[in-house]
Amino acid sequence: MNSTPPGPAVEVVGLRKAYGEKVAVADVGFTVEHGEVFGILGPNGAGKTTTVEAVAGMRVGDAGRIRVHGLDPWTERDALTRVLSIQLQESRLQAKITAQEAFELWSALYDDPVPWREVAERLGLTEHLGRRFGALSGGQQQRLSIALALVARPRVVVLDELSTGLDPRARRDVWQVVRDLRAGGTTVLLVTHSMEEAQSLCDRVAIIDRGRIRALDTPEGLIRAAGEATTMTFVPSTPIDLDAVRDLPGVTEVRAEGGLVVVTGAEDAAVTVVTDLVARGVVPTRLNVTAGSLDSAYLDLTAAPDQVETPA
Ligand SMILES: Nc1ncnc2c1ncn2[C@@H]1O[C@H](COP(=O)(O)OP(=O)(O)OP(=O)(O)O)[C@@H](O)[C@H]1O
Repeated sequence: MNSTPPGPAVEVVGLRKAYGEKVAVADVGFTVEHGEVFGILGPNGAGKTTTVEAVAGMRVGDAGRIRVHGLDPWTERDALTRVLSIQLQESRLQAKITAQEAFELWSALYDDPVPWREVAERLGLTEHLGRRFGALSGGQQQRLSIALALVARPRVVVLDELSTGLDPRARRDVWQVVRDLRAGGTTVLLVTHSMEEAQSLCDRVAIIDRGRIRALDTPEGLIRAAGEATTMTFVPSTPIDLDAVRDLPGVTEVRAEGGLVVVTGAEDAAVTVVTDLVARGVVPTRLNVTAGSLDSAYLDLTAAPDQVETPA
């Protein structure tokens, strides 16, 4: 068991899903390789949860085709549960069930569960095992929902807003859990609003907006495509000709802010600028170089909220 089937871990082709007049997913397609951490980013209402819940067999699309380890989640739901787990959405557990009872119940559902106490420990839940779900804090409920998804020893795990509402330590712990999953060969589909999370955890990221994929690449690729990836600031030891800096290869913008010179450009422009300055006998003091982030790529590729797509 648990052998890796041929083909990708997850394949989504031409997914479409409308709720009445509202088109939640207009046309989404992507492929996730085995062992990949694949991020899905996008504004509120973009269709992210609809997409991953369709992958998990919880919603059936109006059109399109999905395969998870070769299984059709819309018609082979039972077989799918042996391969894929999805983090429970809030309030899917009864308020009166204790964390321990939930772990025991979940473990009983699977043939080869991970020893649940290990999972509870990794997610900082050991001391809360006797507490009822309804009495756990939002962050503890969130961690329990992630932990329960892992008990099944899934080959593919879907985490929807993994770290929303978690304190910084808990967030660090769940990030480590994702890295461990990846190291163990588990495929992760990660819906997130955090650029930092996407940049630090994901091999590739799809940016979804208004039901369509607007970009799909590695975080670095998206940043590069957004341009102006790197910003450098410095105070020149003697006055400099800003136009000469602007003409250097890779530089897209140069401006002076008080005594500070701000240069934006391609990743290697910083080295070019420093080399050029030094050749002219100018020392760039208080030098600061900041690599680009996913933020600019995301903002370029997504529209303001509330712009709705009418049904085709
Ligand atoms: N069961 C439903 N009935 C009607 N409309 C729905 C339903 N589920 C989602 N929608 C609508 O479909 C659109 C996409 O919703 P979805 O939850 O997939 O977005 P999302 O990208 O996950 O958003 P968020 O970041 O806010 O969680 C939204 O406009 C939402 O209001």
